[in-house]
Amino acid sequence: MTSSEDADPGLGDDLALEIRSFSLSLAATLETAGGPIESRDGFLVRVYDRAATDGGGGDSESGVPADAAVGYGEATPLAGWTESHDDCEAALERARTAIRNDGPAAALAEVEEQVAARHAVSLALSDLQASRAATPLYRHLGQESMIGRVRANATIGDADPAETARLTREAVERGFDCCKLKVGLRDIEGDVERVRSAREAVGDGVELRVDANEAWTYEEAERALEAFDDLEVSILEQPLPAGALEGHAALRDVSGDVAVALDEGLLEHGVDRICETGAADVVVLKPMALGGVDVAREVAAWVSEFGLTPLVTTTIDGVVARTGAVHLAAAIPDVPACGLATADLLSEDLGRDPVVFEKGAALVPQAKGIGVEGVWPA
Ligand SMILES: O=C(O)CCC(=O)c1ccccc1C(=O)O
Ligand SMILES: [Mg+2]
Repeated sequence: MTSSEDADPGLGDDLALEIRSFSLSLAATLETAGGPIESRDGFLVRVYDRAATDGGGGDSESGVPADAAVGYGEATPLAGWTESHDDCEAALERARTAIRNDGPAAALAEVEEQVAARHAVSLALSDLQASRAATPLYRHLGQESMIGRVRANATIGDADPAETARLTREAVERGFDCCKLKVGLRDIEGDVERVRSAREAVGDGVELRVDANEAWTYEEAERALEAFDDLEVSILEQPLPAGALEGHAALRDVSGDVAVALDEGLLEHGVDRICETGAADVVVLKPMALGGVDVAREVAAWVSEFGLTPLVTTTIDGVVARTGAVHLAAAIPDVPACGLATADLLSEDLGRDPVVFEKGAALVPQAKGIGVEGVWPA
């Protein structure tokens, strides 16, 4: 959705891009109706000006001097949401060659069709530009005000009603006032029971959302909505398969006060079709699945113009992509609570997390660029 000419020529034409693979395991398997998520395997990239390296033009082995500006990016493909791990790696290799020979616009052109790879390259270039301008990434993405915090939801996988209630209560004790429960792995009555347990555990001051990841038929979704409306669920995300635009549009007429959100549906149909058919109140933006925080920022502006509400979530990513998503959310005016509190779902990370959560909100890093450090061990 973004043309390659968007790469600022001011980046210079003597850039190098390096790639490192990583594997991060989850602390516990996240059970979703789209399948379990057990580990996140991907690629960290960094870009820097070769002229600033020892010997000028020295390649990947030479290292980068401490005072040279560096941009970091992350490609963490996820089956069903992005290109495969192998296709991502091949695309990043092409970008590495292209950036050296033909510059940043050529590198972006090489990853145009591979969303996770494009996410990494565009994030690294944006981080480099923002760092050189000594501005935090969210301002580089167009936010003119200082934004200190963005609200986040806690993410809770499928579990029995008692465990769901316990996890929800625990999230609220940690400060969250919005929890998103994964549903769609058991029958409707079972999920309603889980949401009721969560509601009873935390009272009515806490926002509860549910995400069915395409699990239901229209009739099941209608039945669920009636109960969820009574339980004051705020958002039902992707109840029907991604293809079912008319179905989602029809559900909006029977959803009471529950907003209908599309996630997988956005990737399948794009903004225009969703708006034309009135298929959603809310659109979920995953920068990793959309091809980058720059693309996601444009999609956010576009859906807002149609009166829909954009919100941001990670795909359970490492610290580089996750913090990129925090900056994206900070760049979107009046964004509701976002799916950014996913660090604790991982048992390990790429480096120190610069994002602190306070009272259910992510404190937005105010350092230059993304604000991540120490992710590239020597
Ligand atoms: O939104 C959140 O709370 C976290 C992100 C999340 O749920 C998710 C994570 C990986 C893959 C898909 C999804 C999803 O929103 O469907
Ligand atoms: Mg979702």
